[in-house]
Amino acid sequence: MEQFKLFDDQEHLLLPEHLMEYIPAFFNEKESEHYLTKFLGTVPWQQTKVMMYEKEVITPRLSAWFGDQPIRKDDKRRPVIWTDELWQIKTKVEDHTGMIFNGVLLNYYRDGNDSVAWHSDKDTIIGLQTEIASISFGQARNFDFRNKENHRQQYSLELQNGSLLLMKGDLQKYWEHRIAKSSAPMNARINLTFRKVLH
Ligand SMILES: O=C(O)CCC(=O)C(=O)O
Ligand SMILES: [Fe+2]
Repeated sequence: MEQFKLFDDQEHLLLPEHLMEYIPAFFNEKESEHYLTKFLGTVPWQQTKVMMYEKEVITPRLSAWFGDQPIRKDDKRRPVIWTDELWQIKTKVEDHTGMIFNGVLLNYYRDGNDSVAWHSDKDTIIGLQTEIASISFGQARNFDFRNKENHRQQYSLELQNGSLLLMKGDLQKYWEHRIAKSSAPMNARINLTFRKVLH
């Protein structure tokens, strides 16, 4: 298993390019502010329930799914069709990456109490690698990732306003990620993960 080295001797950010690519100002401040305000005000945010150790728990964040089909085969909710803003962002991400996406999961972290626990994103097509493009607007939050077999091998990357993080190759197979709660005061942050769903 290779070791991630996040910074070189001059403190330049280094990521293994076949697994992760990070672009800090994919959107400029004006664009980012525009999208943050728009999504805060118009997205049909929901707090969902998940089963954890046979108990139903409420996710500590709000979310919404937009796309051509439901997020999961057994999800009865109708997918919400693309808005102009989400389509613009999807097009820009696709042009930059050469990837094609058919859905986007939006997460809204209202403050430092909102979080997402350790997990990896599931393959949508068995045997194929999961490629995900993640866009962040608003409050910068730490994105932690750890090796599934050795939890002490852990790294953290601050996802800045307007940034793009591409997660590629075997990243989801060998690594988990999370957004931890923070005791420092935190403003609103919205994250968009563009995905390809095939049922
Ligand atoms: O908010 C983030 O940056 C990550 C969200 C995430 O991991 C997910 O939706 O699967
Ligand atoms: Fe994730």
